[in-house]
Amino acid sequence: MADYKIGTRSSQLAVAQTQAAAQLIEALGHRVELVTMETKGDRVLDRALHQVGGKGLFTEELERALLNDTIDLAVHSLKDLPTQLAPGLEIGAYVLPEDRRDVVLAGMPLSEWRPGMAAGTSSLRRAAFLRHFWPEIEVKPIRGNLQTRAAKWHQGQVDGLVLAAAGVIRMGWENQITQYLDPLVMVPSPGQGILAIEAAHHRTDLRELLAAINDVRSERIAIMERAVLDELGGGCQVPLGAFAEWVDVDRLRLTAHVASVDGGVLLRETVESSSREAESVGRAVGRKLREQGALALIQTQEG
Ligand SMILES: NCc1[nH]cc(CCC(=O)O)c1CC(=O)O
Repeated sequence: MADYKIGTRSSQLAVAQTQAAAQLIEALGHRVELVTMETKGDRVLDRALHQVGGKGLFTEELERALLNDTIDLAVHSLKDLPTQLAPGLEIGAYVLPEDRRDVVLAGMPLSEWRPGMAAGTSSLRRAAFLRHFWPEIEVKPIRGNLQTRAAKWHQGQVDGLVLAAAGVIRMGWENQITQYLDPLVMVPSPGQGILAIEAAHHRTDLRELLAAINDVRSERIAIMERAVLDELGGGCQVPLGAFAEWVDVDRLRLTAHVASVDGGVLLRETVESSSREAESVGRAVGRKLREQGALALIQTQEG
């Protein structure tokens, strides 16, 4: 009998991530069992992610299982979690930060692409930032798990892919990475590269375990980046990049970009602060982006 049941999406990436998180718990002397579940985000593959819509597209089934104690913990890519979790749930630990940048998988770096070459991405944020910074490159929306996207590239449907380094590395595909994009230009998604362990609020028996594996420095970063997102509506389908990095033992620098989907407009904010103020400073940046018109940009995209 396992001590803890850990829920995960069934994709290869999700399972790899969950196994890595499970090892942290096993290292403390506990036995764990993985429970795989398919989510709506995995099933609906014929529409772009922002069209499938709804918060928690990749998380709903797991959250229900947490609430009724079918599983004890669920592991998610933090960036797939909305800022407002379903009632009764919380992020108990932030773990295993991986490279937080976006990467290009292609024959050559973006600067060498010829006009009209096509980059495949499933992310509204990547599409908008690509259009802004590399307007001569064509952006093709593509869906599916990482294997499916890689297959579409290998079949020549696109000339390359733009993905999260973290996912590519966790799949063991590091040797396919052509280029790491500058996170101050192609600003990553809030929480990208960090894993979140979600638990039900009523499971006070798990608090000690979660505190023991929590990575406090990742937690600070996550709180700051997600505060920006929360001020802008909180969903995962906002063309927002928010990236916090340590610039001193207790200081964080936050960079945030919001773009229109056509790439025509790009709003930017950068700020440095004590890590203790991560949340309030993140919120202030979110409000500044709103004052610059971020919500109008975001709303145009839904039509
Ligand atoms: N939206 C899918 C998703 N969710 C998390 C990752 C990568 C891993 C991470 O960011 O932690 C990916 C793939 C991608 O964006 O390329």
